[in-house]
Amino acid sequence: MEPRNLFLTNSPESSNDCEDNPTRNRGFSKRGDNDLDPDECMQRTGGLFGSRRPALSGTGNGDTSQSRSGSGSERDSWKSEAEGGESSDTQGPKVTYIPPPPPEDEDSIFAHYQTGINFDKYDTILVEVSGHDAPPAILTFEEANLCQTLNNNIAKAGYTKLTPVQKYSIPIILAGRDLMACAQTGSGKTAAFLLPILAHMMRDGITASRFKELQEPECIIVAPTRELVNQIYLEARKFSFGTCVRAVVIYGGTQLGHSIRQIVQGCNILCATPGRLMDIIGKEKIGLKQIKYLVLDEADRMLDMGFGPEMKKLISCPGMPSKEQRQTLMFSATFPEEIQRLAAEFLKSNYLFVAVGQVGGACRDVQQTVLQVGQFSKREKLVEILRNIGDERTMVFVETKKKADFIATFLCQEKISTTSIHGDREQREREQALGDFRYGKCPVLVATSVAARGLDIENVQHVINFDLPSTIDEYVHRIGRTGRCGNTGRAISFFDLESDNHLAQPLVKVLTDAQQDVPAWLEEIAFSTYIPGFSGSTRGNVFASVDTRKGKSTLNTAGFSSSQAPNPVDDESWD
Ligand SMILES: Nc1ncnc2c1ncn2[C@@H]1O[C@H](COP(=O)(O)OP(=O)(O)OP(=O)(O)O)[C@@H](O)[C@H]1O
Repeated sequence: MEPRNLFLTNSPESSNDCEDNPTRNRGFSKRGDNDLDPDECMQRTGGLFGSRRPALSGTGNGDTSQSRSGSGSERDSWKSEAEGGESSDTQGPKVTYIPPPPPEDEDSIFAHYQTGINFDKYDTILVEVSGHDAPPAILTFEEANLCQTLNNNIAKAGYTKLTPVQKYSIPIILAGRDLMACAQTGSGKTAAFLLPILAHMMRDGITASRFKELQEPECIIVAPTRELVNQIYLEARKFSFGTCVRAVVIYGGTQLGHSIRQIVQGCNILCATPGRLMDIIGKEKIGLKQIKYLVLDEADRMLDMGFGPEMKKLISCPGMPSKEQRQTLMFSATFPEEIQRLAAEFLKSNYLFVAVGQVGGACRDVQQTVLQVGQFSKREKLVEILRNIGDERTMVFVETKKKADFIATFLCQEKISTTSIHGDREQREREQALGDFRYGKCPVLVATSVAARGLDIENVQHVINFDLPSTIDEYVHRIGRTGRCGNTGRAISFFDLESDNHLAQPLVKVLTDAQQDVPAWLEEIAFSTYIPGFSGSTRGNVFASVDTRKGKSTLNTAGFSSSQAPNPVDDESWD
């Protein structure tokens, strides 16, 4: 029986963790003279990026990008979409987009937003660590004994206190242990893995491997979307500032040669989406023998039917150290039980499991509202809500790429400055859209689930689920785009009785456990759609048990639970 240790993280004695349009997407069909393409809408607001926070690595120059390859149908298989235009042998026009480098001035590198009023409440969250011989949590950065440069960078980043996931993960990773960590959205999981990895590199005297023909990074970090791997790269660049460690980011939708040129200049930490990573490995542009750290961010997504096969290919690549010879780290805000089981193939058997709060629980700083809205009333309701919100930054999630463009058009016609991001848009357009949203040129971003995970954008005050997602885990990630790092936020979801009843039960549980009001009508649906055996401890439930090394659950023939297999309509060119 694994030891289970329950801790409060503030007590000193608590020791012991983005269609349907296969050709270049111009947004959507023109209708009447008021139709505005989100880009036009955005161009009306002029400009690219503001200055305060680092731009995405791409903001739209040098692009003669062609249409995306891939079938372009809404039900694209994530496989062909994900790899569209990735390797030289892929059908479809060559991708030539070269993202411009992010600003290199120190202010941009260290730009950050303030922690919120609830930051200190993190300390009241129960943390559970399971596994043998877990090292004790640390309460301060000083206790981590990091080198001076790292401590300087942490201070410049505005970090003064550790978040719970950092308190437990940093010492575990410093101790060389494999880790599966689950903590709510916006609670600092990125730094929780970057800082100890960098500390090890500094301790081991890593030299920048410049201009070697075959680069051999010490660390590979994978995540499900291009914008997210870029964000992780910017964090790695921030914390490694002033050191000889060189971080590099590569992802789909950009010129392959550009990725290669970035790598050959030296690469200690490689942040990558799976498709582009496997391309680069296949072209022998990197060697894997020196890999000491393999990090899966949004790990449950990386291991589901979408990316799971590619992750298995990665760890089977020639030269990749076995799980016994490398350190494997997995982070996410959700971790369904069967995914935990799939993860076991990547981790040493004595990995530690850290659960901050309830596995798969929503961030309590997000005020959640669920409204009963039929599909033909959604647009009117959306405009009503956005008019009330005014210019506060709002992410509107829809279920399909086609709908993302349609709703963005509609909102532009309503004179609501809107842009959109989804898998059928060119990477340049995606980065431009995200930039304009991030810097306030367009206060409304309509997105598919490609923007649901990980994105850390300042001042997103509202998330609107125009369409609810197909799984409760994606709901938790989507609403987690607001209410980050102790800041508060609001999420409003349109519940359609025709299509969302399957979510009623898990939704009631998420609301209840996050201490939110539960509408009586939703409770009635939840109980009328009772799933035999749903008790909060079987699959299809909301919260996995903390550590599934103890229980069993049924998997479908592909090794995934039916409720965990992603809805193909959701999946699009993520990488
Ligand atoms: N100790 C800290 N002090 C202050 N700010 C922090 C600290 N740790 C992280 N942050 C900031 O909090 C924000 C959220 O961090 P991060 O994106 O790593 O969260 P996350 O847990 O990975 O979220 P998600 O689950 O959505 O991916 C970032 O802006 C980050 O710079």
